[in-house]
Amino acid sequence: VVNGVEARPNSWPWQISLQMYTGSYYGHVCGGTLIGTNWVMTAAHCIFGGRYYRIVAGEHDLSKIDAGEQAISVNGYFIHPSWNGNCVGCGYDIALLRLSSHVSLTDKVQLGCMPSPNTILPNNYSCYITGWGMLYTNGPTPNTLQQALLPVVAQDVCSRYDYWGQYAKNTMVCAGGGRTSGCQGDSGGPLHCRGSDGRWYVHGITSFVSGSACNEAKKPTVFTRVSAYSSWIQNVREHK
Ligand SMILES: CC(C)C[C@H](NC(=O)C(F)(F)F)C(=O)N[N@@+](C)(CC(=O)Nc1ccc(C(C)C)cc1)Cc1ccccc1
Repeated sequence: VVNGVEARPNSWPWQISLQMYTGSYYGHVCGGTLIGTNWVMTAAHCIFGGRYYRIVAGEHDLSKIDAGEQAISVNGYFIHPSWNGNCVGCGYDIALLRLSSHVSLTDKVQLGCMPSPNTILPNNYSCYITGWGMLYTNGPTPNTLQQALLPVVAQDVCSRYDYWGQYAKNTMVCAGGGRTSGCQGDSGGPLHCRGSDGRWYVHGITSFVSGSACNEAKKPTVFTRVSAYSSWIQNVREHK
């Protein structure tokens, strides 16, 4: 996250760290959202076949074992069937991970709320991005979870030629485009937006940023729009 601040520990208790086994240890590769006690939602581009993954819930500082952390292995993943790794601009950057056991819900580990199907947020709606990604383009990664306010950029603006043009599909949410943004390592993490009921809803899955600079002007961070995939998510979870 570029130009963010350290989050109050466990203030986004549905944020998880997706970690991949390197052969000798598990290293953070992406963010994710806990949507069921044994289900995590992340980006398809975070998943490489033939690797061992685990998630850590209740995580804050990656460099130490925080009290309340729960590390659970992934025993299955479901990548959207239309995902094409060579075309992140086509969308479908969503995957569901099934966990080998259920997390225990605590004050540090909670489920994220899912938006109603096809909910579209208005321009400038305030949302927050969180993650352990780079602090600036090609920069260092933090040990502690970062957060930044990212106002929504409506699709008609985001798809303008000087913004993302035709890469900004309506199955995506654009947010930011100023000094704050996501950056490498934030992939798969949540975009949190407050509902009128005061609850936080996960409207986005961090998908891509500009290849020239994470916080390039007029290149908002682009998220998979969760509300566009409600039925797919439901079908996978019910395993129809
Ligand atoms: C793997 C790609 C497809 C998605 C990857 N996503 C992220 O890093 C995320 F933002 F989610 F945290 C990304 O943006 N990767 N970059 C490598 C940028 C990138 O590839 N972005 C991108 C943007 C648009 C498109 C399509 C829509 C033309 C493809 C790739 C990060 C970067 C940014 C600035 C400097 C160096 C590295």
